[in-house]
Amino acid sequence: MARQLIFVTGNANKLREVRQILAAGADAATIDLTSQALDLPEVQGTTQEVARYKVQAAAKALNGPCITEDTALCFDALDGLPGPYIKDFLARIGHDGLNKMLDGFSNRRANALCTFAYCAGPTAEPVLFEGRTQGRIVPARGPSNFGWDPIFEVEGTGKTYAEMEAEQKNKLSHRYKALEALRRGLSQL
Ligand SMILES: O=c1nc[nH]c2c1ncn2[C@H]1C[C@H](O)[C@@H](COP(=O)(O)OP(=O)(O)OP(=O)(O)O)O1
Ligand SMILES: [Mg+2]
Repeated sequence: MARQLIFVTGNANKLREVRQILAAGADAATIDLTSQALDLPEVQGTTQEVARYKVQAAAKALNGPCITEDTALCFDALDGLPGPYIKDFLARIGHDGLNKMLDGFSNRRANALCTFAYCAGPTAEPVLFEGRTQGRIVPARGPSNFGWDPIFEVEGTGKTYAEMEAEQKNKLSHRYKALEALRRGLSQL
């Protein structure tokens, strides 16, 4: 019995190639492919777009007010990338890979960007609060406790986030600055 599968895509080229590949392979008789063109949400864009979408989805799910937080790591030499995609980059290529990405450039500057988003409810407009800390990407130094902390050296400190006591990081970090903005902002809403 052929296995019936629905391929959900809005891309006719993809669908054609998938059909071609299946037809050429040993699976030709075992997979019965149908297609459905649905436009699925695939959030890709600026940090603001990512944050807005995420908090709105959360507010809909909770049916009430909530906040979310998104952290991006933006390389100057790459015009802000990996930015909001840092999580995947880190998971796949790690500290070394992130360093290697910049080896072809003379500029290793980067900034950590934290975006808190507040949404009052399922139909409310999100409000965003950002905090940014400047630094540069260096070979890992310090304990690997949190994400890319070991490879982000904070401007003016000579230390990576990982080399700092929590107290020091939490006084100058992107997250600290964004939270301050959130605190100030919420008190005026
Ligand atoms: O201060 C930080 N120092 C080092 N690494 C950090 C920091 N803050 C976030 N990170 C990492 C976690 C994740 O690999 C990516 C952000 O992705 P991001 O989507 O914001 O976080 P997440 O998915 O882990 O949590 P959430 O459920 O709130 O989306 O950068
Ligand atoms: Mg996330």
